[in-house]
Amino acid sequence: MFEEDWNAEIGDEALLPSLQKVNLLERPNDPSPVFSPSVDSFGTDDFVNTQHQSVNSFGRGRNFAAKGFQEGNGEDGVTQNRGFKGFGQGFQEQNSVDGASPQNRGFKGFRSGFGQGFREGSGDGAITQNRGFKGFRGGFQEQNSVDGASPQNRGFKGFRSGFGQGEGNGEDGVTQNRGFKGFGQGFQEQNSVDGASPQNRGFKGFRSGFGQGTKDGQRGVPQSGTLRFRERGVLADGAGPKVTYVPPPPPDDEQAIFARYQTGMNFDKYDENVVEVSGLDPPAALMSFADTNMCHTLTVNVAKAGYSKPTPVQKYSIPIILAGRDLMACAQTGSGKTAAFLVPIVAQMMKDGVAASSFKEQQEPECIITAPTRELVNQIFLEARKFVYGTCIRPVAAYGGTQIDYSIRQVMRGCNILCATPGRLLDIIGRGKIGLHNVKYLVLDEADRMLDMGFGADMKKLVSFPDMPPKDKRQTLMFSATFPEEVQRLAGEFLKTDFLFVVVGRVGGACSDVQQNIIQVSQYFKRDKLIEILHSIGDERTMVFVETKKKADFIACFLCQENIPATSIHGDREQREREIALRDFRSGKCPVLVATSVAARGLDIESVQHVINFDLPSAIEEYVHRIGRTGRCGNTGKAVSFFDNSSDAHLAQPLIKVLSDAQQEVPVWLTEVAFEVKGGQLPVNPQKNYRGNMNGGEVKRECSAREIESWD
Ligand SMILES: Nc1ncnc2c1ncn2[C@@H]1O[C@H](COP(=O)(O)OP(=O)(O)OP(=O)(O)O)[C@@H](O)[C@H]1O
Repeated sequence: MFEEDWNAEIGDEALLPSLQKVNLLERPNDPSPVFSPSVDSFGTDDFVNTQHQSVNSFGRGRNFAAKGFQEGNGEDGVTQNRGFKGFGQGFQEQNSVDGASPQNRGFKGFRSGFGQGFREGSGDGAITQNRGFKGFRGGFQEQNSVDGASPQNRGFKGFRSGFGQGEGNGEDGVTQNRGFKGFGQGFQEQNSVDGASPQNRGFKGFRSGFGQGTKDGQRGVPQSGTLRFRERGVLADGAGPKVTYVPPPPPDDEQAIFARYQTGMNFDKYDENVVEVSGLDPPAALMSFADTNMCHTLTVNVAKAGYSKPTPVQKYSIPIILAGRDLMACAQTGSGKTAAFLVPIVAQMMKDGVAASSFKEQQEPECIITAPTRELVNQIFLEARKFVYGTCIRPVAAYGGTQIDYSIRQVMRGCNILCATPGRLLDIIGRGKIGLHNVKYLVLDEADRMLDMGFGADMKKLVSFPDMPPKDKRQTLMFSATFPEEVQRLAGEFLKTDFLFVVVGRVGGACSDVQQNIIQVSQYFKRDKLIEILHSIGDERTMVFVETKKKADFIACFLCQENIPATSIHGDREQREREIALRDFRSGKCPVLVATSVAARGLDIESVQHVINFDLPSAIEEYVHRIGRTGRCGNTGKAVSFFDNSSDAHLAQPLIKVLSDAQQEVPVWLTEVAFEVKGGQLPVNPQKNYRGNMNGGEVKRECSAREIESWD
């Protein structure tokens, strides 16, 4: 199931108590704060004020027609809702069908809006709907338009959810929303289908953007949302739009390459962690980077990166990797695991006299590093650039959401270290652009995630390629802050039998530099609480985690309406938009980033002082990673989590363990909830994806397809 169920995940009722807050009418001349611009041009002015004229009713709940205000003109006796003109506020649901074809044939369309919407259209042909669409809309909207007379659109499920306004002109008899010109403030999701164009048959795609923009002629414009399926073989026929995004090249002056942030006052405290190494004959830990005997260039690069002394995970992992051993390493978030594998790999490659790779159709990298998210892959690549600076080693990043040809071009120019998301990696290998027989190092960052249901199959596929050296001929290295036992067992399949297991602190322990606070907030009051907290925080950088992609956009919009500049990142945003969102968050332009779990792991962003779990995640491991976006590299941070008894009771016990392991205060009510769950008095939410023993403290996640599809 790739599609989110709005009702199930947010619940319309849950949002209603403070709906009035989102009423733009109350602030007619006050445009909301600007979201990160995601479309090419801007245009807020005209409609921001005009839209208010149109809103004259308030509808709560679904079936807007009943509760809001709706007007429709059917001109040929067979059409319903064509020429729809409506003013709405609240949830809206709409089916539009061309009366020439049986009503609702295979079509379920709805439009749900939060906020205000004004939409006007005139349909005058036999096959077109929403032609001449001119609308101003605000809120969350989902819309399906189907041309009943044109069979190629059957099965189309498209939606557009926008916070903002759109204006469009449809000019011919076969196009829906063509020529759409929208000025949006907020985000928009949209599918435009050209009924005459067969390539959109069965297409399910969407585009979500935050920002303001103008779009003209959506026809033929690539949209996001499907490439990952193609990459992962779901849409094997290549259906879906082509991704054309080419990320801007990162700055390559020395200062930019070595840009870093300061270690915090607790950096030296890392040394107080107990380190356990399991396995036979582990080499001795090193005390300083100088102990590694690495080449001069690398020594200089490590110093330029600002690394004056190794962290515990580096002290233990570096000699193990240099000794050629396989490794599984578990250390708390933000404690330098990336350099723990990059430094020894680069050191060893230099020692082995790795040859500069030149332009070739097929590259044969010595090292493959794979990680679950695009942003993390890019981050690892940027970190690798530091350590290889001034050497002939060439790292390359390849990840989904960008043009495949671009990735291939990067690879063909030379590739010693390939950092890639699993889907893109398999794609490039499948196209014969990467040969594996030279692979000496295979690194799985966020290894527990890479081996679980989400990516496990891809990893198995990777190591099964005939030219991939078998495990005794390569070094396999796995790193994460969490390693559930089950995944540890799986990892064994990829590692040599004499692998070493380094644990800094406790397996799956939260970073002790993060002050954790769990508060009881029911679904109905979460938004008020969020506003209260964000107002008290001021403009300190804050990540707000929510459960679903739609909710991420919704909450970001809501915050902007409340004059708190926010942006969002999740798997349904185009890669370009994801990168802009991160850039705006990093720069402080949008001090609040609302995210799904796609941003939970690995991201190393300076000065994130707060993490708010608006929704708690399904699994405790994800909680540990999420709160680890703050309190990094010896800096301190704060995490607040909203605990809703009705949905989070199953987490009470593992949360208590994480809190007490990190010497954090455990609220009395949380122990009571855990007790009630154990005694069977409090039911656990069956909608959450769990397996394992709820009472025994070990809760393991079964990764839903919905989560998987959004990452790579
Ligand atoms: N020895 C060091 N000295 C100073 N800074 C370091 C050192 N090692 C790593 N860092 C910095 O610490 C920050 C966190 O490192 P990194 O992202 O590798 O953490 P991590 O353990 O992989 O975290 P996560 O579990 O969240 O992925 C980075 O900004 C990195 O540059």
